[in-house]
Amino acid sequence: MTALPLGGMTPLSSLRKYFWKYRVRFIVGTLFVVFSNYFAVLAPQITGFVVNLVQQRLPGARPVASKPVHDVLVHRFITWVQSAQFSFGWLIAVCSLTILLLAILRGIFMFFMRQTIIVMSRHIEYDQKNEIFKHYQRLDTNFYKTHSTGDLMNRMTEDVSRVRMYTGPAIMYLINLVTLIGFCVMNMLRKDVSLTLYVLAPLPLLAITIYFVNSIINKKSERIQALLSDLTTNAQESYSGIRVIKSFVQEKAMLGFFTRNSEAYKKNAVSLARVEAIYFPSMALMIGLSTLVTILIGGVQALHDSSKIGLIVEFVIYINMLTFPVSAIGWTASMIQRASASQRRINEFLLTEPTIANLPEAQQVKVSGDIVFDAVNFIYPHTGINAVKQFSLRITKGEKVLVLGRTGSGKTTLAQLLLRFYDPQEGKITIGGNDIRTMDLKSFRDQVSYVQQDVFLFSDTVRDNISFGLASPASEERVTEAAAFASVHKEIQGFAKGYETMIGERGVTLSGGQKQRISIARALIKNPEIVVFDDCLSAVDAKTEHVIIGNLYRYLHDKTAIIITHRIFSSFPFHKIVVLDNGELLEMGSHEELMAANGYYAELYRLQLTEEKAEV
Ligand SMILES: Nc1ncnc2c1ncn2[C@@H]1O[C@H](COP(=O)(O)OP(=O)(O)OP(=O)(O)O)[C@@H](O)[C@H]1O
Repeated sequence: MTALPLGGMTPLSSLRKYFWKYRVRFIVGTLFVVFSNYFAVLAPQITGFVVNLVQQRLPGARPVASKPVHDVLVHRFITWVQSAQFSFGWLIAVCSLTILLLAILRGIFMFFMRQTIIVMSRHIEYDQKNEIFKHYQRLDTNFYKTHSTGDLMNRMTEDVSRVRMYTGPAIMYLINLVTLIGFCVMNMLRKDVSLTLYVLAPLPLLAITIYFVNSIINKKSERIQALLSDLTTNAQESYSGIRVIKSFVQEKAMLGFFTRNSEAYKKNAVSLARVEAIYFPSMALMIGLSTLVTILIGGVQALHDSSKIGLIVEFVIYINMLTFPVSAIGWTASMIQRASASQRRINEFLLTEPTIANLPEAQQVKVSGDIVFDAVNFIYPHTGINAVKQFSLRITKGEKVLVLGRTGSGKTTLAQLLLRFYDPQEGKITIGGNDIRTMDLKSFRDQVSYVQQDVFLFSDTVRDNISFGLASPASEERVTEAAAFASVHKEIQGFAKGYETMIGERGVTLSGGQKQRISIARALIKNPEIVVFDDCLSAVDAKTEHVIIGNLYRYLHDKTAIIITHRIFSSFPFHKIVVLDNGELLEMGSHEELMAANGYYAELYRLQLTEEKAEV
């Protein structure tokens, strides 16, 4: 497994391809943000103008000392209303309606801003999930052995949604806060530089405070998330293992365990609530401080220049408008940090290349049944266990080979090497003279069937489980034929819904032997050249096994088959019997040859015979 270096890029830069893909949405969304904020900052100027008008009409009003500067649009509007000779009442009404109109315009643009940017983030999320899932499918067995399922799931769900918080809300708020702060500050500076500086002074403090509080909240939330995940795993295990718990009378112990986990969760949640409780009051304090400064300094100025009264009102509105964007600075920064950490984890996976992959010169070859293991040596990379040692074996097309050996002797490993779940470090495996590493992986695996030791069936119908490996839907006859060869057809017919019966958590509970035989049918329907059965009859009794093997033998007449087992099927003529011990070839030959050699096989055979007699 090779994880490529990230080459100095920041993790989030791997999202560039998505931003490029959705560039139109992104640019249009940004324009909507700009428009929405532009209209937002026009309203306070009109309010300021109206306040000044009212102030002028108050008894004892002092003349205006300076003319406030306005935005081009506002300036035009003011010139228009002043020249239109409205009565005072009408003037106020027109101004109010204009403010309402501006709010509506802002709202419309905000709606479009969400429609473009948030929708873009959902598209990116969808693409990213597909990209990760597609990559997961390429990765090899060793990868799955070294990563837990929970970890893989987390990257698909938790990490992707954190990245979405960046591509959607965080970017939207970032653009929003930059433009809104830009417009507000520009307007404020245009009107009164020194007042602006006084008013804005507490705001950076607010941003920093919120950033820190946010980091604490995030850390605590993460801890809570982890505890919650522990709690769920705990509960889930208790439900699935309920029979074990009950039979060992461990209900109390499990309850104690759950209560302790639950207690830790509660403690952290309470402490988070405490931090969150400080959040809003501290924000209100800072805003209050800014407003106070505005009124104080603006008030002193207004004593000399009455046009400043409108200005104070305008500034107070700006400060309130700035509250949200400034507090969003801290929030956005911590969102970006979290997204970056999540994207780094996702990248680690995406940049992991499978070690079992097609060579550039890989060819689609028709698999013949001639298999040669040539001095194969294999060590499990992550544990260092040497499971197969200098193993050589020649199997001719059509041969049926029995592989025996104590538990842990390397039988499964041998089958997995043949299927190319792993590649041997030394030696090679050839089929029809071609090294399997030079064959196209997909076409190779399509022609070889492997019935695994630990059966896995999907939560689907019996029919779909059997025809799982086929590219197109299988005909009724094909499915029933495969089931009949696997000696499970009659039992399936006995189910209320026959082949349409659902298997899995919400379906019928199959016996171990039924599951094994359905998985055999799944392997046979592919009509492969080579079939490997890995201890797949362990859950049936000796008599049933006899019948099954008889049926299988008829199916296998022209195929090459490797049958891994703990038990000797003495009534069937195997061309070769291979005995493994500690990864090495211990004995090999026909039944007669091995009986004559009087070794492990002969001993096992005699033992089994005595057992069978005792059973009868
Ligand atoms: N995925 C794995 N990673 C690391 N070591 C493994 C792995 N699978 C098996 N081994 C080790 O390799 C050795 C051979 O195991 P293998 O499963 O091939 O034996 P087996 O003969 O099939 O045993 P059994 O009859 O119990 O299925 C054992 O020592 C086992 O612990």
